Amino acid sequence: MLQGSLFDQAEETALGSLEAVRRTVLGDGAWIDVLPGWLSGADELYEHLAGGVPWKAERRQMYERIVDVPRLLRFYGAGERLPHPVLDAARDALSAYYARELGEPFSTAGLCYYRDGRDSVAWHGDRIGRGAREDTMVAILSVGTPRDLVLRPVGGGPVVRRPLGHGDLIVMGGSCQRTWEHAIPKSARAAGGRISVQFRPHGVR
Ligand SMILES: O=C(O)CCC(=O)C(=O)O
Ligand SMILES: [Fe+2]
Repeated sequence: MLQGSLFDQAEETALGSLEAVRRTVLGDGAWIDVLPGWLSGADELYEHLAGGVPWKAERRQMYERIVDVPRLLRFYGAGERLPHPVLDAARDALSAYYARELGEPFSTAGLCYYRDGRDSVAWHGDRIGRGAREDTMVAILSVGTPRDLVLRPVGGGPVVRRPLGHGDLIVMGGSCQRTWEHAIPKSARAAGGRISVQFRPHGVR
């Protein structure tokens, strides 16, 4: 009974308007757009993804050793059904909002599951694909325990830090993937898990 009534009161999972995004120009042709609380009722999405996505643990060669990648992953290619309908809605809303500036839709979704503060992603740009040569955008919806996304210019410079909370959106745009690097540092404070959903255009990885 109690659980039922609590569940009935839970906020509906819904996206707000993208008109409220605020842009910060980083320099060297790179920028970030941030919209805290884009998704409301994010608990339901977090629980659904944490329990329902067939997460993969990967291992990578690091110099002479094979090490665990410190997060769980799942990639959804163009045309693949996303694991929650609100993610299709998010991708489509981003594609519509950025259509003129981006010139193509967001088509893939990469999901990362940071199980706790020990999980992380090291400094990198998303440069496996076209992001190495072309301006593009990577839009990230974050749910779960807040974690910082940090950015720094390639070759060094001041670090820009953006805390990403439950339901927050950040979009990295312009030359950000090739002239800047980003990371999710380990955190002694983060007790719970975080899931990020990265929307990218076709061919950007
Ligand atoms: O989890 C995030 O917000 C960032 C993940 C990321 O940078 C990546 O997968 O390329
Ligand atoms: Fe990245």
